[in-house]
Amino acid sequence: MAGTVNPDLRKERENASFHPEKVTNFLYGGPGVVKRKRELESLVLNDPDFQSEDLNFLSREQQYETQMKKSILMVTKGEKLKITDVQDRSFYTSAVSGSDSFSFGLHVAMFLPTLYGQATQEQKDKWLKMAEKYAILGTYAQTEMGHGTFLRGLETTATYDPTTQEFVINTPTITAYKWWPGGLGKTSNYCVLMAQLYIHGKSYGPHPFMVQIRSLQDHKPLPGVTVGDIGPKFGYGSVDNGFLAFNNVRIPRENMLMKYSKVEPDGTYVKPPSTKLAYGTMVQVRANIVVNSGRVLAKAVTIATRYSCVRRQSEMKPGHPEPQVLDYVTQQYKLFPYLAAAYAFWLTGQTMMSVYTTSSNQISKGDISALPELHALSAGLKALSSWVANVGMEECRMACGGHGYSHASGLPRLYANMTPGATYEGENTVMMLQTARYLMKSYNQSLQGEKLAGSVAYLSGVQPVPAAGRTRNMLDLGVLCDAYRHRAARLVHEAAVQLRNERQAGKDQPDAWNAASVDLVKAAMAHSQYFVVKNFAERLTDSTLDSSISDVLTRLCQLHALHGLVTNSGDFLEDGYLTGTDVRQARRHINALMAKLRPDAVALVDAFDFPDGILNSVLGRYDGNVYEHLLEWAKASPLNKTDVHQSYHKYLKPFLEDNRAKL
Ligand SMILES: CCC/C=C/C(=O)SCCNC(=O)CCNC(=O)[C@H](O)C(C)(C)COP(=O)([O-])OP(=O)([O-])OC[C@H]1O[C@@H](n2cnc3c(N)ncnc32)[C@H](O)[C@@H]1OP(=O)([O-])[O-]
Ligand SMILES: Cc1cc2nc3c(=O)[nH]c(=O)nc-3n(C[C@H](O)[C@H](O)[C@H](O)COP(=O)(O)OP(=O)(O)OC[C@H]3O[C@@H](n4cnc5c(N)ncnc54)[C@H](O)[C@@H]3O)c2cc1C
Repeated sequence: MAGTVNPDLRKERENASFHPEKVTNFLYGGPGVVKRKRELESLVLNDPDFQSEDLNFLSREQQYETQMKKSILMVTKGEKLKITDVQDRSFYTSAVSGSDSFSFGLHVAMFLPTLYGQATQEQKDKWLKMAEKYAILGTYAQTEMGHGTFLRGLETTATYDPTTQEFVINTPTITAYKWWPGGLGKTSNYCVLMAQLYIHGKSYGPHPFMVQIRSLQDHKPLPGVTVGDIGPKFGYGSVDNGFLAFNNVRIPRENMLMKYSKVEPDGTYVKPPSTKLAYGTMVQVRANIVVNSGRVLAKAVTIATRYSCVRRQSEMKPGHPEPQVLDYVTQQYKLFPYLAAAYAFWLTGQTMMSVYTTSSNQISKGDISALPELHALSAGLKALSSWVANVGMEECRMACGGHGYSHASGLPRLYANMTPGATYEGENTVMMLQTARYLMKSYNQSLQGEKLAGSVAYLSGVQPVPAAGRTRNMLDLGVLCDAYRHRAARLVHEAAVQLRNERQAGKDQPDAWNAASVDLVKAAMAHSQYFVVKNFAERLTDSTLDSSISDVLTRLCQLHALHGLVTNSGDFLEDGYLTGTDVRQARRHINALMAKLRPDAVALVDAFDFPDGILNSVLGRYDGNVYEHLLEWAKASPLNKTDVHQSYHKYLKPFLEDNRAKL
C-alpha cells in the first residue's frame, strides 16, 4: 500500500480522529488475527502464479478456465502451506477469489458440510477423506427447473428397490431437471442429490443421496446421467451452474445419507428426530450469507468513499475550487448509512455465526430444541442483510457517477456476483415468511403465558406507549433500542391480529396467511432490524473496547438506528410511540452525525482492511491514483489490442466505401 498517495486521500487519513488499525483489530477479533489475515493475503497477492488477466476482459469459457487454474493452485499451495484452520482458509480463499467465486465453491460450502452433517460414520469413512482431499468433487443438487423454494414439491425420485437394495434415481419430467447448482455443469463428478424418497409406493419427502454423476476415469457423464451448464447469467461468469437429469440410475442403499433418516435393507423407514434436519446445510449457508453481506457492503462502501474523496466536481461556491464530492451532504447521505450498515452487518454476522456454532453443536449431540430459533433467526437475518447489501451496493455504484458503471470500478461485478444472495439459499420473501411463522407461534405461546427465550423474549409484553409530550434523547442507544423493540413487538402483534381477523372472516389458515403476508413480512423485517440494532449497541458495551474508537463506532451505531427509524418513520409514529418531534429530531441528528463522521470516513473504510488485490477496483485504490489507472485499465481492453479492429476490414470499410461511392 506504499507509493505516492493522492493528496486528498492523504489529508483525509491525516485528519481522522482515530487510528484505523484499532478498528481493524476490533472487527477481526484482535491484532493476532489481523496479522495472520495479512500474512495469508500477501501469500496470494505477492504470488505471480495467482496473477491473471482481468476477468472482465475474458469470455465465459476463459473465465471458467482461469478460475479453475487458480482454484487448483489455491488448493495445492494451501496444502503445502498447511493452511487447515477454518478461519485461515477463509482468509486465503477470499484473497484468491476476490469478488468471484472459486471453482470448488459449492464443494466446500455445501457438499462437504452436508457430508459432515448428514452422513453416518461409515459414510464419512467412505467419502469424507476423498472429498476433503479433492479426490472427488461435489455440489449440492437440490433446486429443479420447476421448484426451488418449495422443497416438498421436488419431482426427482429415489425409489427403493428392496430386491437389489438399491435406490432408482429418476427425473420424470422436464421441470424435474436439477437446475442451478454451482459447479454442476462441468466440474463436479459427485453430488448430494435431494430427491423424493419412495418406499413401497409411499412418499417420505425429500432426502439427501450421494450420487456419482461423472466417470472418475474420463469425466464423462455416467450412463443414464444428462448434465451440462445452464448458460450465461447476470453474474458468476466463471461458475458452471448446471442442469442434471437421471434416467432410472441405480445407486446402492448405503448412498442415502443416513445420519438422521434411515432405510433398512427390507425397506423399513426409520424416522429422523425432525424432518427439517435434512435442511441443515442451508441453515449453515444462510448464516454465512449474513457474514458475507456485511463484507460485500463494506467493499462497496470502501470503493465509493475513497473515490468520493478523490473525485472533485462542480462548484459549491462560485469561483472556488471544485470540492471533493464527499463534501456534498447528499453524497454523505447516500454513503454513510451504508457505511454504518456495513459495520452493523459485520457485527451481526459474527453473532449469527456464534449462535450457529453453539446451536449446531447442541443439535449434533441430539438436542434439537435450538433448531426452530436457529432457523428463524438465520432466515430473517439472511434476508435482511442480503437485501440491504443489494440496495447498498447499487447505491454505491450510482454514487460513483459514470465511472461506477465501468467494470474498472469493481462495483458491477461485485453487484452481479452478490445480488443472487437475495435469491439463493432461500428466496428472501420466503425466508422472511419463515421467520414470521416462528414469530406468530412464539407470540401465541406468550399469550398462553409461556415465557419466551432467545431472540423473541421481548414478545412477552408489548411496551406501553409512553405518555405524549415526553421528550426523548434520540441519540441515546437505549432509547433507540426500545423504539425498535416496541415497533417489532407491535408489528408482530398487528400481524397476528390480522391473521386472526382473516380467519374470523371465514378464510382457512393458508388463505388467511396469504392475505396477511405483507404484514407478516413487515413484522419479520422489524424483528430482524431490532436484532441488528440491539446487537450493534451491545457490542459497544464491551469493556475491552478502546475508548479512542468507541466514540466513532457509537456514531455509526446511532446513524444506523436513526436512518432505519427515519426511513420507516410511519412504523414508529403510527401508534404514537414516537412523535413528529422525535422524528424531526432524528433527522437533525442524522445530519449532525454525518458532519461528525465526515472526517473519519476514509479511516472507517480503511479499517475494513481490504488490500487492493482483493478490492479489485480502480476507483477504490488505497493510493487514490484513480485517473492514471483508469486509462491504463482501458488500454488493456481486448478491443485496444490493435489500432484498427478486424471488423473494419470485414464490414466497416466496405460499408463506408460504398456510402462514399454513392455521394
Ligand atoms: C453459495 C450458495 C449457493 C447457493 C446454493 C443454494 O441456493 S442451495 C438451495 C437452497 N434452497 C433453498 O433455500 C430452498 C428454500 N426453501 C425451503 O427451505 C423450504 O422449502 C421452506 C422453508 C420454504 C418450506 O419448507 P417446508 O414446506 O418443508 O416447511 P413448512 O413451511 O411447511 O414448515 C414446516 C416446519 O418446518 C420448519 N422449517 C422449515 N425449514 C427449516 C429449517 N431449515 N430448519 C428448521 N426448521 C425448518 C418451519 O419453521 C415449520 O415449523 P413449524 O412452524 O411447523 O414448527
Ligand atoms: C446464482 C445462483 C446459484 C444457485 N446455486 C444453487 C445450488 O448450488 N444448488 C441448488 O440446489 N440451488 C441453487 N440455486 C437455486 C436457488 O436456491 C433458488 O433459485 C432459490 O431457492 C429460489 O427458488 P426459486 O428459483 O424456485 O424461486 P421462486 O420460489 O420461484 O420465486 C419466484 C417468486 O415467487 C415468490 N414465492 C415463492 N414461494 C412463495 C411463498 N410461499 N410465499 C410468497 N411468495 C413466494 C418469491 O418470493 C419470488 O418473488 C442457485 C440460484 C442462483 C441464482
